[in-house]
Amino acid sequence: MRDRPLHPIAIPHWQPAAAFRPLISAPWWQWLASQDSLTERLTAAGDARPFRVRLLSQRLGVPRRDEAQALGLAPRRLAWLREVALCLDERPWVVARSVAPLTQLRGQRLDGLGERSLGSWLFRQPDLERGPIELTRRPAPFHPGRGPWGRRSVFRHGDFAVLVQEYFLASMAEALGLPSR
Ligand SMILES: C=C(O[C@@H]1C=C(C(=O)O)C=C[C@H]1O)C(=O)O
Repeated sequence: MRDRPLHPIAIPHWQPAAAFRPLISAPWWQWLASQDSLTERLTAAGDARPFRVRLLSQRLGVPRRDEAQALGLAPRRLAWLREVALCLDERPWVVARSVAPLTQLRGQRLDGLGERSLGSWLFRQPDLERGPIELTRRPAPFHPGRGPWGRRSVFRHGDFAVLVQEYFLASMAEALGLPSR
């Protein structure tokens, strides 16, 4: 038997969304492929449930290797790291980790976001561009919640770039009656 390369389980394995398409049910595809604000979609889907961003962590740190690669950042460079749970009725439906290179952070007051949604700020930027969406079946490496899919894409506005990684949890599928994948 040939040796297979070893992938530590905690490192997400990202693929272009199209590569996973045959495995994705139509309702999940709507969630994964959408280009607009997830904050707004969740708020709408949650119906009367109150939406809240729960801040898990916000700090300077070294991005993971796959994150640095996605941003075209040299290894071991410090970046702004933010981890949140997007909650409906205090239950996490999505957990997200965002990574922004420091060199492009000048002038951006992201530290002040607190429990306001990053999306509510991002989608107000008129020149916002979103890179291709990639997917993983691996769970969030920073949170115990489990779910069917994770997705990521890079947002750019002027010199500012941020990699947003969003992991959809089983609790969301359950609450909305979505299929398992
Ligand atoms: C990028 C968006 O913002 C959401 C809010 C986040 C935050 O506040 O840290 C992180 C990821 C997103 O799911 C969005 O609404 O699409």
